[in-house]
Amino acid sequence: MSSATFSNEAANAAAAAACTVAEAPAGPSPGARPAEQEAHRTGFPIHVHKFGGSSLADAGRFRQVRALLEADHGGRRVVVVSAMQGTTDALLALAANAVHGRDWAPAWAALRSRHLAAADALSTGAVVHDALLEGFDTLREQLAGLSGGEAERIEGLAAAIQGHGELWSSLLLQALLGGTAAGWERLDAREVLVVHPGEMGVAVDREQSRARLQAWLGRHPGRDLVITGFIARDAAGAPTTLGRNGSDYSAAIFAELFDADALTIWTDVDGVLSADPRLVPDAVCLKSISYAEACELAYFGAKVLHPQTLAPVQARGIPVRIRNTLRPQAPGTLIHPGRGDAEANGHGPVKGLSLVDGLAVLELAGNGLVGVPGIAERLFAALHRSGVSVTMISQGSSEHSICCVVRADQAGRGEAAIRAEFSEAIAEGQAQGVQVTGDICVLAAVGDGMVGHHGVAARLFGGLAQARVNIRAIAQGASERNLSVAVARADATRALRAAHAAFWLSPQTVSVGLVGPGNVGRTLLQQLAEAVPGLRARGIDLRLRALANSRRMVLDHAAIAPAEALDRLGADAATALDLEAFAAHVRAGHLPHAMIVDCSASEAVAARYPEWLAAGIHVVTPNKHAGSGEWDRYAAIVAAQRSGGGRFLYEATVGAGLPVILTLRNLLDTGDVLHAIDGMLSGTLAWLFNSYDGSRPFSALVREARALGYTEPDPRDDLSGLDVARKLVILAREAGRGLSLADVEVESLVPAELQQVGLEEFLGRLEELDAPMRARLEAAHARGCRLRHLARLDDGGRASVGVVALPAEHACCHTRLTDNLVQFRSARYADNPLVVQGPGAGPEVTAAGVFADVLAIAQALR
Ligand SMILES: NC(=O)C1=CN([C@@H]2O[C@H](COP(=O)(O)OP(=O)(O)OC[C@H]3O[C@@H](n4cnc5c(N)ncnc54)[C@H](O)[C@@H]3O)[C@@H](O)[C@H]2O)C=CC1
Ligand SMILES: N[C@@H](CC=O)C(=O)O
Repeated sequence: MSSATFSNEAANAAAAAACTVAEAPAGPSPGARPAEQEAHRTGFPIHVHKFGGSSLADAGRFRQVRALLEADHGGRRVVVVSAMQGTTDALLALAANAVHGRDWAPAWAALRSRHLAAADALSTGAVVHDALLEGFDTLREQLAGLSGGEAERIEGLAAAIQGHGELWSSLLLQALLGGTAAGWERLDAREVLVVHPGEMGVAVDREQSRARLQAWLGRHPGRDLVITGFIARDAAGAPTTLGRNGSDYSAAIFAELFDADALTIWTDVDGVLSADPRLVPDAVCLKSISYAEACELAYFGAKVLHPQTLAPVQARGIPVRIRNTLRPQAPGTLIHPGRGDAEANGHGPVKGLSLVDGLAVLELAGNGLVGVPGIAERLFAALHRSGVSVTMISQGSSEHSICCVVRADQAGRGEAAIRAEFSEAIAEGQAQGVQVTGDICVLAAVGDGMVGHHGVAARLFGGLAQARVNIRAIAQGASERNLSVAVARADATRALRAAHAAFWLSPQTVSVGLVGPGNVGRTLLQQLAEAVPGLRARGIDLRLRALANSRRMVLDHAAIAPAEALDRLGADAATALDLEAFAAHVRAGHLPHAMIVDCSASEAVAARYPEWLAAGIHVVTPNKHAGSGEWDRYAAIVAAQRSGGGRFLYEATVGAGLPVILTLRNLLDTGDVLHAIDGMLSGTLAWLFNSYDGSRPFSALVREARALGYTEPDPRDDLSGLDVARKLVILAREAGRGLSLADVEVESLVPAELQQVGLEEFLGRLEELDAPMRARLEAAHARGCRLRHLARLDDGGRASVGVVALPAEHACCHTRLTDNLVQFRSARYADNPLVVQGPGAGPEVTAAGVFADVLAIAQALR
């Protein structure tokens, strides 16, 4: 069946659905550019819109498209459509099944039902319904014709079959917009668009197409048009397509043929992003990019636009905007004819990063290549002859080797071609042969603003180095618009994320995981909630992305608001605690740095520090287990830091927020020699003995200290002297002494019978402490003394912890509340000790001490 003209909606619909190529009357002869070629120039601005399959997925999306088009009512609207989402794939599958004699009828029926249902839902009327039925009948006949027959005929049928989707979607949309009665014409692109296979893909016969379009427009008076994307005719008039994603290309061709003022490509993303958001969660939408930048990004893997798409609009300087059908309020990305502005997107010279997968490196090396003219010419000619496309080229100035990156599936062919070309040189030992490295990806940084901008390569390579990515080959053309590196496939995502972080994020961006939101951890969350916005303004971007208590954890790719973190941990989305998964999540490759803040008192968590530090994760903690626990683990922590791993800061383990460890470090780092450390190292015991005057039972005070958050999770750790012994060991080790807990003489206030019972039972039997403590207090008072808990590390390495009765005038008897008092006696501070004094326990001061360590690490990051 064929139709000569499309004078009304019914004829238009029926002819299109029949999937034949309509014969339009011959237009003006090619070559000239006659005046009537501008006949489409109505005086109104011409705006070409292209809607992809995702924008036309169902009836609801069609209505959205109508709303978008109704909002653009100032000029002539030329709307190029793809098939409804999934239709082209379904048609290809139908054709494949038919060719292979498999049953295609159920899938055909499903596709038919889907389109008829959309037509019903859109109330497009009987004419469209009948046209769809006819179109599907035609499709059925074509599918039947695919089984058996000559290859050429099958090929022709297959091309016709692929294009049905656009015919159907254009039919639905034109009807939804009101049809010809409302001024909406419908053009089957196969009537006007003439293409032929070109050296670089499908090429358009512009003169013929333009002439056909003028003729068609002369016969169709409506102002606005719906045009089928993807499909065209060949020079002989047979149906063909523009290749996958050809609808964008169709839209650009029609924008050129109409000499449009603008082309908008509506899709399901906000625009061109700085990187693939599936790989880089922090990818940002670019406000504007130049044609050249878009081409580079498209070529190197950005999925939004095919580079070919831009050629027709580029020829006329027509601006293109990529917009999201689902979020039309978003401005999208403008692709413009000018030069890319380095600051247009507020992120410096690099506009985008792209990644091409499935590549291999081919390398020809040999002493005989040095200084010999024509090697490159021969190598690339050999690849050309064997049909291998080259993605990237790199040669060092020594000329000892030359390498290029090609598609992995062409690498074998390329290798054989080069071997054959250089067989003599290889046989004579002048060339070492051809080396093929598979599983390669190419990462490219793209931006017009890179031209003449120093430091771009340094940032890229610095980011990759930090992520421990090895670079296999590098290429930058003299245009300086594209800097490409070949990396192993296994490193590719990490490389992309690291590069993105290097260009788009502050170097002080830290992925933070918090373990243990108890007294201290919860308070730290409050402090973070207040401080994070101000810190971000200073470039310190602390992103809390993981939180765990002893049972559950919540992980989020974005930042968790600290104020909401506890609720998130209590919510259904939280999962069972898995410290391995927790650490892997915190060490997200798309953020430059990772840190775990351990506010638990857990030995099991501390046991992870060496592996976390070795993996480059910084660790900050008030948990004393690692600093005072088994020596081998402590040594592993020190070694991991020294060998370039993460940093380990634990100031809050001694004296809470007081600068005790820092003071000791400063003494030692500046060459002082430590003699002794003594004083009060327990906030709980300081508070207990400051408060205990006999008026209230000791047990009641212990309960109060616990409620105030001064004690360890198990107060026996304080009362037994173990907590202070741990602090003494931490300080001794910091001073280079190999002390362990077993070396500390400890006096315990916990009766032997309460040492092994459970925590709840211990708390229930606290009163058993009262009588012995009262006896001790009275004995001290009788001597005019006060009870104080003291720790001492002397010059000979002896360490001891216990309660002593001190004369009232002793400095330790002039402390208040939870005050710690730490005295350092050293070569410089021999006569009079250096004293650090102040509150040594409590969630506020401890969390602040932890926070200060977090900031000390973040501030030092580059
Ligand atoms: N409270 C204070 O004044 C000071 C406390 N510290 C230290 O701070 C740390 C926290 O103390 P608090 O907040 O008072 O304790 P807490 O008992 O109130 O909180 C501990 C938190 O750690 C979590 N946790 C326990 N085991 C865990 C595991 N295996 N995995 C994951 N999470 C686990 C718990 O669920 C809880 O959220 C302790 O190491 C303590 O020694 C240090 C200086 C002062
Ligand atoms: N429980 C400890 C808390 C700080 O380490 C103390 O009281 O000092």
